[in-house]
Amino acid sequence: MMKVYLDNNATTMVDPEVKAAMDPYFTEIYGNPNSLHDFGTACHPALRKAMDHMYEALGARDEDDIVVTSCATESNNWVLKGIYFDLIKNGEKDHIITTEVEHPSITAVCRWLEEQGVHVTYLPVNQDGIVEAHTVRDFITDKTALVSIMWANNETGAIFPIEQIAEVCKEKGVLFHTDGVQAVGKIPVDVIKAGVDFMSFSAHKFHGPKGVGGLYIRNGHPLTSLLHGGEHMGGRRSGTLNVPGIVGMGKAMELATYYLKFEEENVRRLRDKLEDAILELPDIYSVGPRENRTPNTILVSVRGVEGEAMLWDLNRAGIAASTGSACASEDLEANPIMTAVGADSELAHTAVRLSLSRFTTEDEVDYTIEQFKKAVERLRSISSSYAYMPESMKDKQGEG
Ligand SMILES: Cc1ncc(COP(=O)(O)O)c(CNc2co[nH]c2=O)c1O
Repeated sequence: MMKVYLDNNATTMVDPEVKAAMDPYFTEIYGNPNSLHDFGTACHPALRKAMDHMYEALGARDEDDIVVTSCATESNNWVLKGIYFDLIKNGEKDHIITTEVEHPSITAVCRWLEEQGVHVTYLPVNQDGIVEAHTVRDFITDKTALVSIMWANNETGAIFPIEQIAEVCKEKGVLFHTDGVQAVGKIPVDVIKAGVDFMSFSAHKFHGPKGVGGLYIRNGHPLTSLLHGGEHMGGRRSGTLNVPGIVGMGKAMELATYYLKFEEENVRRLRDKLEDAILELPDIYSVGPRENRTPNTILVSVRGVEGEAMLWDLNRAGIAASTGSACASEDLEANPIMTAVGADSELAHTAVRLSLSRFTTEDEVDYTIEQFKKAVERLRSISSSYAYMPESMKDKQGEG
């Protein structure tokens, strides 16, 4: 049995080159970077090199800030709560715009902000899973403090029109944050060309280590800190620096830029091969047009088969996939993304996400195709809600 990892949107393997870059900073160069002695200052060149890689990879300028955080969840919390403190609690604004399909580290914070009295607009997505810029424009008011819309969706891979949304926000004088977690390392990300004011990212999504991420801040825009208690990161984010993590994230960013063409061509080719084969089966639907999707992501619905059931059958075959359907007690919840793109209730329970990486091989895709088809056939044969009727029989049924 092969072991095939196809849940790269959840987390990725650390690239061996990244691990090699990190290794010295655990047992050889391990001083506290804030210490004045040689043990502390020995890591400074590596930290500077890592930050240079991040600035270069994201297209950031010297006047911009890139602040290292523990993860994108922290970065997302920081932007939303910082804007709340600066522009709403202590300012004249009272409104935030986001979408219905953001990661919980956006939507849960927005729900908390609503408890503090903030008005939050959750924009619906169209059937392709994105929000269009003109829709954003329609909901901006003179009380809007921030627009926060993801660059690419973690379930569907759908890519949002970030440049156009940024133009609308600039025209209206509203700050714009994008959760770039599923974009960095998969598609070209240039924060200046995009026009964003803030962007969150996370190393473990592009073959870096878990537990380290960052927030890009245009022109070093003031933002009340989430963590106080030290002059780290220019006083913007306190806490002893995660030296191996930062070195790893910098190396991962460097490699992500190097492999972007590989992602666009090789990973996309394998993804399309897998998706084409799966779509040969009857009553299976993929979400979102491929040309506007990250090159590694497939979200398919298998009519008549619970997403969780597919997950476990694939897992037994050694294949790691994912589904957005959260288990709630004994009931499976529908995948909110499927509901958001208009899937009916039955179909919304059947989503399976497959997300490849630059380490996915042709043999792994061929094996997955074989096992996916077996799983669908087996599960449909015992499904109480699915009765496949070949086209020929449908015609006969019509004859009464
Ligand atoms: C769009 C997006 N934003 C934020 C996060 C949180 O990042 P972290 O705090 O650095 O882990 C994730 C993680 N997404 C997923 C985690 O598991 N399955 C996923 O799709 C994400 O996909």
